Amino acid sequence: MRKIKIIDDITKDGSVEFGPGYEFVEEAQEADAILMRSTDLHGYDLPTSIRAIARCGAGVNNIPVDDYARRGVVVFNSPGANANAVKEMVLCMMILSSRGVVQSMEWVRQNADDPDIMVDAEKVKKAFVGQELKDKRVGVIGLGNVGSKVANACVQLGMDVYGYDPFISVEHAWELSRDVQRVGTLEDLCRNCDYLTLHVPSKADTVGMIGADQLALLAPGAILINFARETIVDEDAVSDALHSGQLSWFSTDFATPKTVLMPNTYVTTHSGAGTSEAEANCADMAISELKDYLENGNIAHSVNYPACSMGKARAASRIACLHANVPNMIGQITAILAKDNANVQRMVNESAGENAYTMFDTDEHLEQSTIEALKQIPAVYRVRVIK
Ligand SMILES: NC(=O)c1ccc[n+]([C@@H]2O[C@H](COP(=O)([O-])OP(=O)(O)OC[C@H]3O[C@@H](n4cnc5c(N)ncnc54)[C@H](O)[C@@H]3O)[C@@H](O)[C@H]2O)c1
Ligand SMILES: O=C(O)[C@H](O)COP(=O)(O)O
Repeated sequence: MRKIKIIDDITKDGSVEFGPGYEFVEEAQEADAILMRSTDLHGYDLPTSIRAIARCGAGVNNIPVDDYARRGVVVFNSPGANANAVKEMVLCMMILSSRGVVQSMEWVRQNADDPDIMVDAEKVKKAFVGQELKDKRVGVIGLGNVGSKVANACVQLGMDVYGYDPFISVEHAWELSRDVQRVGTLEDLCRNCDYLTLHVPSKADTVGMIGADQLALLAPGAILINFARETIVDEDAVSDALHSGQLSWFSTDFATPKTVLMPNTYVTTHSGAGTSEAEANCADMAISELKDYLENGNIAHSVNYPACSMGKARAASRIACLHANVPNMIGQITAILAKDNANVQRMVNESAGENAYTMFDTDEHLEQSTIEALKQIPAVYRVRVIK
């Protein structure tokens, strides 16, 4: 029986199904893998029993992925599984930030006991007049799963759409409407935008990427939408821009001690992915990634190890080595297998950045001494006997 520790509420009704051969455990020390969402694992005492972590969602800045890679722990996420939910929420916040919808509804509630409310509503409505999205210039930073959908939707709304993503994938470039105009620098993207929406992961080159200099380039009274991460914006600069009127509105999904005090700001409860569909999509993807890794050693959608698949484990034995991406690893591994006279049916080796993965099927089970010898190779982080 494989054991799973669940951290966070994966779905609203709590339903999470792994199927036969799996059980949920309370203590992480007893678990083979973790299924989680947004809990911060920096500083978490990760038990050595854990071989894999699947994050239901996109952002992995809450997980020390490089450190875990060096401990032989594969971290997965579920790219794209919640992107439609975020796109819809961003469009909603663009409209709410442009029109006095919330203020108008608040006025109605506050005046519920007014016997002439129909007449008075007509008199007051000019206070809630806003602007349309059509023909406005919007800048989209990050054209991945969420950003590409947001950009395409903005095109459909008749906006003048500009996109900035120096690392755009071929897949997302193909998905992008031809009407999205690609821009080569962050500064050119920001220049004269009426709306700026952020869809990049939180990492060294994106933390604080929207500060005073970028905000000053926007059209006066611009609207800023941040459903990426709180770290992407310099909160003091955003607050200053709201006070000066350079920004007319700020919508953010992150309730920080500073955003909750900002004027003309809508703050939501990190709810961009908060739909039953997105929760189910993320859980399904994360669970199938974990099962394929635990049962077959295959890796799909990992953020710290390369993709690698040899299909179902059908040979007598399947072994996986997680190791550093350094020269002569295959030579060292095959030399140890040769000593055991092991016949390798199939072998794959993949690398991504600093980490690599070697998996092989053999006709017979390996001697325990062979497994121990593999573990002793310098730069091997973990050896798994999958079968
Ligand atoms: N509010 C929410 O509930 C919610 C939900 C999903 C995602 N998110 C956040 O949004 C981020 C994006 O999600 P996604 O699913 O689109 O991820 P993604 O990985 O599909 O897309 C991210 C894009 O950002 C681009 N990028 C990376 N560095 C960049 C840089 N310096 N400048 C410009 N572009 C850069 C990448 O090339 C990629 O195309 C996530 O990392 C997460 O932090 C938030
Ligand atoms: O990165 C993500 O996918 C989002 O921020 C969603 O986070 P959540 O799973 O905690 O809602």
